[in-house]
Amino acid sequence: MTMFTLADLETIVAARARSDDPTSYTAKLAARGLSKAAQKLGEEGVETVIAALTESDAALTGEAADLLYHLLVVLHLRGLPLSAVMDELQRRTAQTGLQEKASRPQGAS
Ligand SMILES: N=c1c2ncn([C@@H]3O[C@H](COP(=O)(O)OP(=O)(O)OP(=O)(O)O)[C@@H](O)[C@H]3O)c2ncn1[C@@H]1O[C@H](COP(=O)(O)O)[C@@H](O)[C@H]1O
Repeated sequence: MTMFTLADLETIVAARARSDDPTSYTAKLAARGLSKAAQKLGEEGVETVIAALTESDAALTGEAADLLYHLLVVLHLRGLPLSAVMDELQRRTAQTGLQEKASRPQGAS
């Protein structure tokens, strides 16, 4: 079985976002715009935190999947490819997380 990747889901999200399919949640969300998609991303983030702290592994798996899907929708609506995020993550592997944090401009989160 081939491994399903976030890049595969990114391709699906892009195709569904530009479809006019009335059965597509992605198309519906994309039509509501970046603000709504970003709001949904925030909600899924909160739901993932709650699941991590209080819910089952199955519930956390579901919330984490919702979170990653909504992140891909937001990246798509911003026109930012997942590969840019992966490149940034790969760049960071050259140093530890604390070294990376120290190298950030003052005030950056
Ligand atoms: N991975 C997902 C995925 N994860 C979560 N969701 C949807 O995200 C929504 C989140 O649920 P909520 O209750 O928070 O939101 P809601 O009440 O439905 O929506 P709002 O009114 O709040 O905006 C649900 O409708 C989920 O179905 C997803 N919808 C689609 N995908 C993928 O995208 C593909 C294309 O989907 P469609 O665009 O629907 O064809 C699917 O085959 C999947 O691979």
